[in-house]
Amino acid sequence: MGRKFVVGGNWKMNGDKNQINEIVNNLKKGPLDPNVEVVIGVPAIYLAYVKSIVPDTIGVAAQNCWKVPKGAFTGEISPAMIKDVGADWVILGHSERRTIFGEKDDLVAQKVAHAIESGLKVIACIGETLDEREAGKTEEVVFRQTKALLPAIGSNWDKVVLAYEPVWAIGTGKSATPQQAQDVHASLRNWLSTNASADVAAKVRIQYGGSVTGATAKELAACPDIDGFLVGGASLKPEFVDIVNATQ
Ligand SMILES: O=C[C@H](O)COP(=O)(O)O
Repeated sequence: MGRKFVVGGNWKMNGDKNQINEIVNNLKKGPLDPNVEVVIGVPAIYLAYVKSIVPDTIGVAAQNCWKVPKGAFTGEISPAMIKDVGADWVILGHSERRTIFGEKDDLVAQKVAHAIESGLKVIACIGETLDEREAGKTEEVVFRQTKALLPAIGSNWDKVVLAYEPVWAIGTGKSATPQQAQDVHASLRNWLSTNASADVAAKVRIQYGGSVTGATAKELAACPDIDGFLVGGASLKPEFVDIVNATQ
């Protein structure tokens, strides 16, 4: 069975109720390809609001969470809280969390483990910086970041989507070429067949993220190892519908 295409919209720290209403109305109007899974990553404060207005066919994700259920962690939210307001997903390990907030591989892994054990599905992000790519270290970095996740995911790969997001392509307007993205996705899948299992490698969905637009999505989506997108800026715009429908 083929891997179901999955497109995430990561709104990051954008949107107010007016803009959210516009985005959701646009998604409702679609039409969205029913064969594509759609998940929107919403600022925590709007999770409950978005859940109350979005059709159940669209998944709702938090953009981060903490690694335990509750306690003295001022400013944090837990997977239990995310579930309590009706959301089913969380984005973890985004490069902005890693670079701006200093999240290391082991913390990301702890968050992934706790999110899964709490019943959330996880979009786990990995990707190299420009310096790392230019130093020929893309695979080394992506494999290291993924390796840290292996014990956290265990046998729960069906709850996880990997998002390959080269940091140099995020918010820069400079997407990876389809070949660059395909090459990393293929070598990651190959690495997973050795380090997880052939079954995991065949089944896990790997999204590409980094300056995806309505104009670039079709060519990227045609690559055999690209199973969806994690979209930042364009997920706030009407063209997100075109990105969802990129395989049509
Ligand atoms: O999570 C999404 C990525 O950071 C991509 O953002 P972008 O589409 O604005 O480049």
